[in-house]
Amino acid sequence: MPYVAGLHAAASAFLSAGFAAQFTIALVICLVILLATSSLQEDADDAPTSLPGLALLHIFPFFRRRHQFLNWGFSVTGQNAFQFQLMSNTVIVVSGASARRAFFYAKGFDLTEGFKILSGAIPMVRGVTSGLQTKRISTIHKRLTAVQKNASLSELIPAILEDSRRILESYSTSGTFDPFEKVYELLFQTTVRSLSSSEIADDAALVLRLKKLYDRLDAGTTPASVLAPWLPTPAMIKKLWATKGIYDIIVRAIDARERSGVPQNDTLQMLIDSGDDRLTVVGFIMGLLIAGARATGTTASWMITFLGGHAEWRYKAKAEVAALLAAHSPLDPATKSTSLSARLAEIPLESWEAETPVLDAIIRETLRVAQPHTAMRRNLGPDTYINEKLIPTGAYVVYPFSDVHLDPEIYPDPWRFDPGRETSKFPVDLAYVGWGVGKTTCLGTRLAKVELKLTTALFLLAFDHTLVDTAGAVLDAAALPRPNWDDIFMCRPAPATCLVAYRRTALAL
Ligand code: HEM
Repeated sequence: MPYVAGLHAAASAFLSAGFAAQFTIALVICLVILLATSSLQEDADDAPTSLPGLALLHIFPFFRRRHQFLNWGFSVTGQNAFQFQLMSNTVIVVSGASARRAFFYAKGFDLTEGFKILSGAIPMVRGVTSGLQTKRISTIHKRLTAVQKNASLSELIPAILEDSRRILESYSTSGTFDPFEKVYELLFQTTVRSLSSSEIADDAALVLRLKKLYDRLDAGTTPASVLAPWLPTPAMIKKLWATKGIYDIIVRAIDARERSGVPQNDTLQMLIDSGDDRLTVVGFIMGLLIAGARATGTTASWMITFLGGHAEWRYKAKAEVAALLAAHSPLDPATKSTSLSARLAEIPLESWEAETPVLDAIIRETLRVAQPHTAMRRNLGPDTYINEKLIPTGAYVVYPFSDVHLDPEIYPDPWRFDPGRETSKFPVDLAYVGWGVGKTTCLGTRLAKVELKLTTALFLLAFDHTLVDTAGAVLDAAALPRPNWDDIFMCRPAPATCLVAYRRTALAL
């Protein structure tokens, strides 16, 4: 009889709970029944094969072990398209060259809608970063283009280098650090500088607080908080508080600027001067800051990691930057005192963009091996077919970048970091998608590349570095940790599996 007693206890606990708790429990039970039974439905002939097992069991791995889960889906179905349920949403996963082209060029596939339900990776404030009208999104994109015009981007170069100098100056003359903490922090600062206001960027404590709030937001991104944001789970409440904290910081910066009436030479000023409404300005900073900082921070962390373990490429990159310096800012033999950051700032934007093939190859290869992106779309219609399988209107479609970037047929020994790989002879359509494709190509590419090149260049010339394990043993290329594609934010290996061991060079920062 213990079951009956247990049921009794549960029933009386349910009845004595308040309405909100009863409602939530009832809703959860309904969802469980719905999800448990949805996997029992038969697939139509032209529908992608459904994953076996209870739909409920697919939710957690999709959010927490995505790379393994998607690989398992392809292997267990033996198909190049399969589907599963996330709550009441049908998600179809596709693979292969023709699917890739169809996915990126389908007219009805919408990135914003797909991202909203499947990702949860940016703070959601209705009307500010979510539920935006097309007009507001296109205004935000237009302003992002303005930030990257030649004149604006050129003006950002000394500011980014000065931020980097200040942060790197705070390091000891030698020591170790976790690149996924310290390099990420550096890129967070340069992204705040590039996309928000000088008042925020100049206040190191405020930048740190902002970063912590975004970290808290990531921690609050759980399957429940993404799929059922109306459920008052602890994660959801955490996420809500973090979002409010970020929102307040940005609104305070706008208020202060408007009240002071003193214009500054920064992105916030450009947004205000463009006459955009407040929600657009907040949406621009709030959404792009994290999208930009996360992607550049992850990439820079991995670049420094890979270069630490690959001496050949580290020397090539150092030599490339040294040659640029020699050409654009030779040391005055009389004084020899100009700082590295000041000299790097004299290299014009065009040279950073057109005369750094080694850095370009390193960025490209880093994105191939260590960018765990899964592209997400919603089909807004009409119904369409990929790999001869129906993608109905309303369905969500995802394309994992690992499908192409880790394909051994295209990139032999795919986990090997090799910026010197032959890239011109691939017989495969869209063999590289690191910056996106077609109408959804990354709109922050120019800024991202400049940030990556400046921070890496300064670090490489100001420090000699290698990688070590926690016992201090040097890790060579073969011993480097493998990017963890299940970590959808940072591709970060297990904590402290490798550290950067560094020593300051004789050159002044
Ligand atoms: C290393 C850094 C970066 C990488 C690797 C990267 C990569 C990408 C990729 C692959 C996409 C397409 C996503 C898809 O098809 O699902 C994308 C889109 C986008 N990126 Fe980036 N990105 C980076 C930095 C940035 C920065 C710094 C910004 C803004 C300041 C930015 C803004 C955007 C925007 C707005 C889109 C959406 C474009 C659209 O809606 O059509 N990105 N990015």
